[in-house]
Amino acid sequence: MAGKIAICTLLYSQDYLPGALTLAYQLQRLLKKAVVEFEITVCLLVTRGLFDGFCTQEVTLIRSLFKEIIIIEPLKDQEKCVKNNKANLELLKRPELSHTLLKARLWELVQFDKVLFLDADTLPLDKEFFKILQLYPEQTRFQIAAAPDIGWPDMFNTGVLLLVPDLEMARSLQDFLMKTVSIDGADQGIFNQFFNPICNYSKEILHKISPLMEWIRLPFIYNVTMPNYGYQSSPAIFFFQQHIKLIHFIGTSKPWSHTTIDYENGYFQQWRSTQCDLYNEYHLGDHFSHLQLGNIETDTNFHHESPCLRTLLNQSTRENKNQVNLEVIQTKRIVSSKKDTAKGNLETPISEPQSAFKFDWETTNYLDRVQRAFPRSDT
Ligand SMILES: O=c1ccn([C@@H]2O[C@H](COP(=O)(O)OP(=O)(O)O[C@H]3O[C@H](CO)[C@@H](O)[C@H](O)[C@H]3O)[C@@H](O)[C@H]2O)c(=O)[nH]1
Ligand SMILES: [Mn+2]
Repeated sequence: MAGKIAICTLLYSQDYLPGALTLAYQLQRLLKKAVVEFEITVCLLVTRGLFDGFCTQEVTLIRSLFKEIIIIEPLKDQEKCVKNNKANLELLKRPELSHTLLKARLWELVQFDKVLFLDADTLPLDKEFFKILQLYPEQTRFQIAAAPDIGWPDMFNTGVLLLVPDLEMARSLQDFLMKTVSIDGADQGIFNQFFNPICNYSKEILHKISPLMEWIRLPFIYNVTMPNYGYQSSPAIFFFQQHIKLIHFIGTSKPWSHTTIDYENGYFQQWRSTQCDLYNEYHLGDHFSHLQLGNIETDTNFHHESPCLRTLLNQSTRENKNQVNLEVIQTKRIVSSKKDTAKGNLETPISEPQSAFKFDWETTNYLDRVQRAFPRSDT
């Protein structure tokens, strides 16, 4: 059983900082409530250039939310690799994701027994989330634990990953990604090509490293991606709602971005309210409410620039402790939840289970069943 665990996120551009900070804040908050048998370190993997550009206040805030800041250097021949992947990344229409390949550095964190990686756009919902750490006590360095991707469920999503750090694996993976074009031009494609036999029909590559290479499955409730097209409104969301442990805001519309149009999505609101708590607790000023949270209801006046943390921190003084105006948000929520009911919208998280079914998650051996459905294919 792993003792020292790192919970890490990645940051290589300023615009994802609100995501990383809110995630760290939520993790700290939940860790205080959870009884965890492991020694957990919440870490930020950040590129040197970005970190050097942060002002003192930003660094102070980051330091108070993350226990460890790990500065990462580019991978060997990274730019060449990004160039090779360019065409596939264009298919995804997300050029900004080219540097997600840096997640390959996670296997270098050998000071930890296990690493739980979370994208900066994820939000664990409650302390039950940490049960993820108990799912695979015998996980080997050849295995990666991840949930199926909603866009192609035979592949895994790389926003939530459990892995065992190992320098040899880090080197093999980094060599592999220099030599291979990624399916999506980014980390998700290449990690699947490396670990997931379905992406390597010849098995040649996998077997060269080890026949034990394997994707092991995390239940979807540990990485419920949003938006998820038709799935979101299906009866499954009713059935599983009370078990969802983490929401992952995939795509270009992040809860902190000013292009977000999904104001009525309860999970987006939950993210915003978590960010709001962070700003209140750290006295980051009431400017935030105007910049980020105003006009949740109507999108017409919402085209402010996303708030610059630097400005907010500069404006924030100890005297200026006005609480962010939560009332506005709450009123809006009531209005929108009334609307949701009228529309039969199932997306707003609710405290009471709505499902007519009773699903005994704890005593149902879900993982066993999944593993039986997807047996290891090392023949
Ligand atoms: O400009 C950027 C972009 C990304 N990131 C970091 O990289 C992660 C991945 O980017 P994200 O926007 O979250 O990607 P997704 O929309 O979630 O897209 C999918 O595809 C990506 C590329 O394969 C994978 O990294 C994701 O896990 C997968 O969910 C972010 O969360 C951040 O931690 C940055 O720091 N700056
Ligand atoms: Mn993501």
